[in-house]
Amino acid sequence: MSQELESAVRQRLSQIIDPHTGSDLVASGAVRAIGVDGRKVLVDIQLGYPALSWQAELARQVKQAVEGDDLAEAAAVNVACRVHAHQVQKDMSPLPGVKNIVAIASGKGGVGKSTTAVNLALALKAEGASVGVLDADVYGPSLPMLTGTGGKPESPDGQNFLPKRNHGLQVMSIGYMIEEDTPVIWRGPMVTQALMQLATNTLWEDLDYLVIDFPPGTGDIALTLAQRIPMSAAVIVTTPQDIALIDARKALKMFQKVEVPVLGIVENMATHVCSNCGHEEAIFGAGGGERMAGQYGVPLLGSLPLDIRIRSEADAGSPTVVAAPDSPIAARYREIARRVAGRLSLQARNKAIQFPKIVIQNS
Ligand SMILES: Nc1ncnc2c1ncn2[C@@H]1O[C@H](COP(=O)(O)OP(=O)(O)OP(=O)(O)O)[C@@H](O)[C@H]1O
Repeated sequence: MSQELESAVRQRLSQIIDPHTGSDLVASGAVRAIGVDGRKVLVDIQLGYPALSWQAELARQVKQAVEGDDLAEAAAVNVACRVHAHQVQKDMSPLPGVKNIVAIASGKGGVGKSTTAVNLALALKAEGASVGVLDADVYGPSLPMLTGTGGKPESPDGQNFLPKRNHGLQVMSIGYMIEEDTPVIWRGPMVTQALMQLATNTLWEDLDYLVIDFPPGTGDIALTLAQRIPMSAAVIVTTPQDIALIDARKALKMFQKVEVPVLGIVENMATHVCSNCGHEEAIFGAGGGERMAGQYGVPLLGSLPLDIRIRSEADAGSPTVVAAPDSPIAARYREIARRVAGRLSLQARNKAIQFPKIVIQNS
């Protein structure tokens, strides 16, 4: 009898789709245990990603599923979150102190990649993760301004650097090392060497995620970094404009070529909401991100409007997720962050499917 009840409960849990992983709770491995004692049921759920602002809602859904049609009594529903390391690029050793590295990239400059990267990092933090950000945009390092950090980083041993800290993030940027008004005129190999040093010689402390604000484009620097940093996954930021989408496709293909899984696309500046009359308009065209996502079989992780507050709060060193945590825009960033982390949590499971071993047989 108790086995029947257990499988009935399991069946119901397999009908709950987690919007962040895109998978049901049973298939994703989130259901760790179902305990049955008479009519009382205990359900233990473990998510592989941070979801502080969603845990209670999930527990409610699970309780409802267990108790529906008087099936059983949900005596306890535990929902816990634990981030695991999902290193997927082969033959590379992980960065010390870092579980997962996520590149935020765009094909084209100026689409809002840095703004998205820092807001997503803050959103992951708000959802309960330990997060760092690395500014690899060497020709236009904007993380010092966006995170309200500055000054030369300290070096305890003359070789490694301590990351700067603000808003609960650990931050490192090439911008700390160069004068603000000095243009960077290094050649490609020097840039990649400097960026590799910055990534490996920073004393990151127990990070669940290191978010990298990638250099724009698919040139030498971006490609070399994608091949040499032990990346877990990438997220592509684009505007819905045709010209940005063409370049975003190139970025997506570059990551696929070097076997870095692309978790999805974030559409930035999708619509503009007039601050006077509230009229919403798709000034860069409608539905471009969704079409591109469909074409390449990756999810659209979410879209953000063109909103003056996103710019002004970022410029003031206090991006929207911390400046206005209860705003609808901050909620969107948090939802996208949970989707990024949720999809990443399934990567290890899907790895075998994504990169099958090819055996060539001599006939
Ligand atoms: N959704 C948005 N609404 C309003 N302003 C935005 C939005 N996203 C970004 N911006 C603003 O657009 C400008 C460019 O953004 P950002 O620096 O993040 O782009 P980027 O793609 O990283 O550029 P680059 O590659 O040149 O570094 C900034 O002034 C930023 O504040």
